[in-house]
Amino acid sequence: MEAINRLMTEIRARQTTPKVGSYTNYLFDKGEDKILKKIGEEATEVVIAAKNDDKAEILLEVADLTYHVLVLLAEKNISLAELATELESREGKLSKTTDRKAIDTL
Ligand SMILES: N=c1c2ncn([C@@H]3O[C@H](COP(=O)(O)OP(=O)(O)OP(=O)(O)O)[C@@H](O)[C@H]3O)c2ncn1[C@@H]1O[C@H](COP(=O)(O)O)[C@@H](O)[C@H]1O
Repeated sequence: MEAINRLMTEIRARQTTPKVGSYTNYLFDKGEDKILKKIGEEATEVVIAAKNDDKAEILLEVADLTYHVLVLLAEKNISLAELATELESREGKLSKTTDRKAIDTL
């Protein structure tokens, strides 16, 4: 998704060129524990939104979670290209997992 690429580019830019009032810089300044805490909070909010069956709330909370996960990737110096490589390495393997589950239920 192009929007995710643009957001990641903006997050990486905050690392090299901090901006006054930037929430991303606030997170980087606070450090890893703060970023991890936010991911935990946002993940919980995704769960609550899903249990409420509220599509608008789910989208909002997944967007918040996505942002915080991207900040973590940037903090750990992991690129979206590396994430894509990991996801692509799984392509084709999922069907095998499905087949295995089907066999397990026989
Ligand atoms: N996508 C996001 C984004 N999603 C969520 N958030 C922030 O995440 C915070 C989550 O809200 P909370 O109420 O849980 O947290 P809080 O009370 O504000 O702060 P905490 O002390 O709890 O951390 C809010 O302050 C949101 O603004 C984001 N902040 C920034 N971005 C994007 O990141 C880019 C860079 O933004 P800046 O770093 O702010 O310039 C821009 O494209 C922004 O749109």
